[in-house]
Amino acid sequence: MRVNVVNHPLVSHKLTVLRDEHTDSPTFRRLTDELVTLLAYEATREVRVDPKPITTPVGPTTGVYLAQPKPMVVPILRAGLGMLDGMMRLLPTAEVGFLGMVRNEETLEASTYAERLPEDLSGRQCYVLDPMLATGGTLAAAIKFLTDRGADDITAICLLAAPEGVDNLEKGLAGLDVPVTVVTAALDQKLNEKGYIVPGLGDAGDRLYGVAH
Ligand SMILES: O=P(O)(O)OC[C@H]1O[C@H](OP(=O)(O)OP(=O)(O)O)[C@H](O)[C@@H]1O
Ligand SMILES: O=c1cc[nH]c(=O)[nH]1
Ligand SMILES: [Mg+2]
Repeated sequence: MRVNVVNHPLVSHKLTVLRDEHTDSPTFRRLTDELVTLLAYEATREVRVDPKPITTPVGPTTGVYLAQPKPMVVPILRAGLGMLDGMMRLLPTAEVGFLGMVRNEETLEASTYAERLPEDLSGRQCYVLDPMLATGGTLAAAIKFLTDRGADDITAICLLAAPEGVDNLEKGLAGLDVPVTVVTAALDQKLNEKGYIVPGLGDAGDRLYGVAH
């Protein structure tokens, strides 16, 4: 598994405003959107392309088009939905599949409550969107779901990751014969006793959409 912490002053600036407890929901949603587009630029460095002969007004040349099958973008509901528009701005011809997952706040176990994805993902590059990689349980389950259906290349885009979650994910994926890359805006200090990322940004879903319960 590769972890790419995107080091860019604009990313750091936007992330600082995002983390601030005084940032309201409309601003939080806008910054999430802007950050994802910046992270997506890094995350799609190895998106598959095929050669494409074209003719410009001046003459023929060969460029590239995105390869078939199209990449699959998979936001993890609820919080990952806040990352979808920013991703699709960069990859407008991708397809989108949805996974609804929630972490039990007592046990920190992730469970899946909804899915809308093709049965067969053979040969597909998948881009998983989830702002928080905390214990790593949610992302590990999402990756397993996608690779069980045949996805052969996974990139997860997260706003924040905890070192414990990265370690757990690496252990959880041991033996998986599919390349996995995590692209994140920051690798934070640790998890607290409630499984929240420190310093983090709090509950990403609640900050995007309001308190869920
Ligand atoms: O790495 P983990 O320890 O599994 O935690 C991370 C998950 O927790 C949050 O979702 P949450 O369960 O709060 O659902 P929500 O998006 O509906 O708020 C977050 O968006 C991740 O999906
Ligand atoms: O810090 C955290 C951990 C899990 N989920 C969140 O939304 N925030
Ligand atoms: Mg939440």
